[in-house]
Amino acid sequence: MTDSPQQPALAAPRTEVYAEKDQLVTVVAERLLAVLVDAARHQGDAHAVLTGGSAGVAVLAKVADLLAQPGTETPPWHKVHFWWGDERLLPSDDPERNAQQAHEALLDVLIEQHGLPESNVHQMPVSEDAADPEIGAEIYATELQAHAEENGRSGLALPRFDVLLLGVGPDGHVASLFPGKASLHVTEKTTTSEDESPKPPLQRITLTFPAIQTAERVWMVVSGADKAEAAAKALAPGTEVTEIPAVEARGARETIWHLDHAAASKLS
Ligand SMILES: O=C1O[C@H](COP(=O)(O)O)[C@@H](O)[C@H](O)[C@H]1O
Repeated sequence: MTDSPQQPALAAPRTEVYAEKDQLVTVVAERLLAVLVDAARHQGDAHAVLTGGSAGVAVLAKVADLLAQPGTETPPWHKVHFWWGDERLLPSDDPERNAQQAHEALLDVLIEQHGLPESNVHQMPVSEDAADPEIGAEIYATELQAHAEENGRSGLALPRFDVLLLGVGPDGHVASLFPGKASLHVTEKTTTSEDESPKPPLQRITLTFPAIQTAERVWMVVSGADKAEAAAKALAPGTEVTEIPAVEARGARETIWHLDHAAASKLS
């Protein structure tokens, strides 16, 4: 019998608890800038995966605030690429799209005032471009493949994700990977689709867990008492992914749960 190749272990989660959401968001925004600066300097380019959701969009708005402050060190924006962990399949002008919210919070400023090329903003498809979410997932997989580099860990065709942000829903979902869904178990692909999301809208596109787990750093941003039970279960030993998908959100080098007091209130 031949041994199967050993995959290097993923980073165990570490928790950091902040008194208020604003503190959490400020720390993550500062760290995000620092990672982008470092990756652009040492790797030649930088790749960040964005999340939708309240805390994730607040981080982007905070980055915009930091840019307006004198002395903030910033990356050469033409070397930075933005990707998404998931998207709600909606018309391009729908304000509920994760990408639309990211544009309003930060990306429009980066494009208009800081030289971020629009071609570095890799949005997931909109409903005008994808008749259904599976087609959208395939289109995005092709876009990821076009920027892929050798990925010894997974063999998946992906860019090197320097940092990947994730919000967590009160039901424990991350990206558009929801409890009990078949998408939780997709292993051969970088992207997949959801047709019956328990949270509106029904149709979504998402990275798979094997794709998420290639990221160097996975940073959870979790705020509010409605997330406390999901966070506690995700960080407790033995919780199944089918119950709380966030248990599988781990990075290759670093997994940090940034929580405010309310979200951390049920941690043991
Ligand atoms: O629908 C989504 O929800 C999650 C969590 O959002 P939150 O507002 O409860 O923090 C988000 O991470 C995901 O990207 C989004 O599509």
